[in-house]
Amino acid sequence: MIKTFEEVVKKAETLPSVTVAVAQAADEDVLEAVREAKERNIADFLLFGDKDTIISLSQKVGLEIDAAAIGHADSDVKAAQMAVSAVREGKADVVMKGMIQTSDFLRAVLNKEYGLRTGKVLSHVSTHEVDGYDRLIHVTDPALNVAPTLPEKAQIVQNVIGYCHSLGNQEPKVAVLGAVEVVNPNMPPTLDAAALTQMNRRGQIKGGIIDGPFALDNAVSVHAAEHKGIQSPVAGQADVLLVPDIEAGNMLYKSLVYFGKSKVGALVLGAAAPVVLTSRADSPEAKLYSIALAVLQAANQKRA
Ligand SMILES: CCCC(=O)SCCNC(=O)CCNC(=O)[C@H](O)C(C)(C)COP(=O)(O)OP(=O)(O)OC[C@H]1O[C@@H](n2cnc3c(N)ncnc32)[C@H](O)[C@@H]1OP(=O)(O)O
Repeated sequence: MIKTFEEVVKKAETLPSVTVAVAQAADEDVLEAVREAKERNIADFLLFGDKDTIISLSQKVGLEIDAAAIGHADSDVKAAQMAVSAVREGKADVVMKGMIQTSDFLRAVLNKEYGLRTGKVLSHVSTHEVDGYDRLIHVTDPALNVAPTLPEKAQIVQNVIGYCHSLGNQEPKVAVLGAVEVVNPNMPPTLDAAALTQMNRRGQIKGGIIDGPFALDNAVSVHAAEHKGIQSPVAGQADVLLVPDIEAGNMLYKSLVYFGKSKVGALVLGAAAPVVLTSRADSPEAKLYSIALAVLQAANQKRA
């Protein structure tokens, strides 16, 4: 099982290189990540956005890029359409969000004509390497589904379980988070947690162990779980944190990055091809890790 981002990148280096289509690449941090990914031989790129700006920023960050690999787009929305279409037409294997608003980018991914829908619920996952935690921890969904229903949560969990398998974790432990670790009818996320746990026990969600509700402390700290007398194979050693809604997830993602100083990478799951989706403010390193995660996902999707 892969436990660090360095292992993710090392694994990506051994897999067939993929072509990544970047939606709005005119950004120094994005282009730095592109340069690093090219140097480590994990991906080639098609860049969409303002051509002159992409060329001048590429020179600034020391990226050598063939002019033929740049597609001029005069707006963010157009850049997203061109990048997603490149994947749909088989010219690229992965699409990546560059310097563009998440919702504009996602609308292109979800577009009925040229997008990457599969009939499944698409969901976002952020993966964190946190000092002092003995494994990568995955938060879902911090960026796409605003207020998922129970059936949507079931699909979000199934997506993340497949993702964990691509990282060599064949039986991921999924903690369904709430504010407390008991079912409370006044707290709807705890009811969903109980239902998801039972759906897993009955084989309606497969490939991992789901339990909940958990408060965050007893999902990630054995000490906290023992202190509260919680007995569960997931308690204190969760691989996945399923959050109730986008607000909780987004705040957890950004708390881990800004307060916890975690390394991070992030993808959209469930689409016809891997989708890299980080925050615009995330570092070039985070964008590189996300590209490497997408390479592993692409290999996994080819095998399936
Ligand atoms: C963490 C890193 C970066 C960040 O911080 S991101 C910041 C927070 N994130 C965001 O702002 C994006 C949050 N999500 C959204 O704004 C919206 O859900 C999104 C993706 C833009 C779509 O919203 P709208 O454009 O209003 O469209 P809509 O809801 O009417 O849906 C249009 C069609 O797409 C479908 N759809 C929406 N979400 C889906 C999903 N998860 N999986 C599969 N299909 C989905 C939806 O069913 C609809 O289909 P149809 O047209 O009715 O056939």
